[in-house]
Amino acid sequence: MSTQSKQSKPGIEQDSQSGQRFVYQDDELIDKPFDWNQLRRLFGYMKPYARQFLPVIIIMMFVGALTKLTVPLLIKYAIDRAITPKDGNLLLTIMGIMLGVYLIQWTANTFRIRYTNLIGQRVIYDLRHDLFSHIQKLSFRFFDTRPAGSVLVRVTNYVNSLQDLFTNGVVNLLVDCVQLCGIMVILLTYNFKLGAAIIITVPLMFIISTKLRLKIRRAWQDVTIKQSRLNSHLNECIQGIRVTQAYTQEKENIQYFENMNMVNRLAWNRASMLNQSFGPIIEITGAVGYCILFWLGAHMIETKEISVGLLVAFATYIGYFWEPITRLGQMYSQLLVAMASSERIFEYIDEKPSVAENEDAGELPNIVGHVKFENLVFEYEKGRPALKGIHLDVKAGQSIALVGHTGSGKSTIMNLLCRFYDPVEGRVLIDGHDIREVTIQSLRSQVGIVLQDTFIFSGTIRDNIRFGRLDATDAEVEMAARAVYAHDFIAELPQGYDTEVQERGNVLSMGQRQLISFARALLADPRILILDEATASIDTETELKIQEALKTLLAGRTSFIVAHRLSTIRNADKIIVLDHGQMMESGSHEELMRERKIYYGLIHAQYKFLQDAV
Ligand SMILES: Nc1ncnc2c1ncn2[C@@H]1O[C@H](COP(=O)(O)OP(=O)(O)OP(=O)(O)O)[C@@H](O)[C@H]1O
Repeated sequence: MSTQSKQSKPGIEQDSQSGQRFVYQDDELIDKPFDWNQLRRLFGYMKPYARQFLPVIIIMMFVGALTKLTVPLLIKYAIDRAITPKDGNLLLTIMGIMLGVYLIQWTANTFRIRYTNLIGQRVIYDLRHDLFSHIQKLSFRFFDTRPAGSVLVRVTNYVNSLQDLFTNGVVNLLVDCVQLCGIMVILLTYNFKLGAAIIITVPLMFIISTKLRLKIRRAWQDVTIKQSRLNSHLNECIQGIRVTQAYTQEKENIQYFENMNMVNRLAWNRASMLNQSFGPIIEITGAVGYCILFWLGAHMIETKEISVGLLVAFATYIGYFWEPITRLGQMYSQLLVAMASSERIFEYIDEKPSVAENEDAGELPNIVGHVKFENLVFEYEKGRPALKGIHLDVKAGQSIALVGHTGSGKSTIMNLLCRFYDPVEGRVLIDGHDIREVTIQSLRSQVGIVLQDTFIFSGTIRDNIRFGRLDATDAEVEMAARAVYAHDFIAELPQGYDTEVQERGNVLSMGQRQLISFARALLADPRILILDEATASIDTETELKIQEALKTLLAGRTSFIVAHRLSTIRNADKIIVLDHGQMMESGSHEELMRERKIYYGLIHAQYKFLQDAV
């Protein structure tokens, strides 16, 4: 299978033909001993509901198990006391009792299943809630290193795979244990010799099942890894469908997906075949038990040690006896799947945000917007510095333009100002407060950002603008939209501000999306505003309008504009030129043009490009 072919690094899967396309970081294969602590932690999720539901479940479980155990005894009495001596009345009475016993059993089971489902659903709900809310708090660094699909799969599939364990597994385990113990006690009490002879086959089953356990466990882990990879690929393909179609790569994508799908199917087949082999193997061991029973039992009937009724009852018990053992075997693999899934879920829940809030972090008071970068050094990956000692003092209300070649570190400085990452060395001060010493919420609520990749959420246009400040009135939303010249195009939409836009705003043009994110940022009314390449996809006419709007709106705010286009940066109070993470020049447009260095070169190149284009 081509997709299985190369493993360049442990845990990394590459496409075999292209070598480079679609490289996925796999979840490591978990091969640790059974982790009781983790199991305890998982079951800790049942704790809040234990008091409310467990007593009923346990009572119902005992009632169900005990009524089931009485049936073979009733059969024994029916054979020995009613059928053999031909006592019709007694037989009818026993039948009546049996019917009653079945009714009680059915009622107990119904309630038990209902309450177990209630607990199970709540546990799954809580677990998913914990996982999702924790992921929301994780830092950019976490998402830098993981494909979105593999994060998705943990919140959906891995949590779902615990459903069986909590809705059936746990209680079935208890029911089976009670039933198993009950049968053993009855067998040994009614006839120790015959009972012991049957029970002796149990170790045989355990030896066989232990051998299978390891294989089953590994096979299920393999399935979860393959599924995660499939999800990552699927997510990427859907997100990138436009590029795929533009470059007519659909065939290659389908082929690659087919391979992955096949690998996934094979992994499932293998795991489920191993799983299914568990039952028949136990049944064969069960057959050994029947052989012992009938061989020894027939002999004991002859010597009058036991009655025919007891032999039939024992045979029925053997049926009951192997059933829970089979289920326990299945339960074990269910538990292993759950362990593999929960290990991955807890791995995320335990992940500490790399940008953590100090325990004694205070609120950042209302700021005026004085920003100071002190010797900022930063690297995304060890040994590859993205910023090398940035010093910058920005007075409140100043507008700063950051320019430089692509990859020179402009966005990185802004990432540090918003505290999406922490610097390796140096610090960022706002009004004299080190931003690592204030709460993240109080910092980010005063720093507005319009990212290069403007994100539009599913919902109405109004909701999307209101994302900047949830308590803004409709009038305020409209005012912000008017200020950035977004109102006109919104008003032309069929439902105006109430027009529904789907995820990522697919029905809007790039420029329209940017205008909406402008309005969003303005509504938030931050003292510091960051515009990251925000004007790149707006036509010249709109851009001129926006320049005008921004002039009034930025008045009194500290602003950082990351842009390549001359018109955007010309009006800035100060222009900072970056190169390979270093600050090379700083000054006004005129000053830097006089210096005739990097900035001069950049502007010159842009003019030349524009002239050539005309
Ligand atoms: N998430 C990331 N993980 C690893 N490296 C990164 C990451 N983001 C940026 N880099 C690297 O850091 C350096 C600076 O990137 P940055 O995004 O700050 O550049 P930029 O000047 O904003 O570029 P552009 O003008 O193209 O947006 C680049 O070498 C880039 O490859």
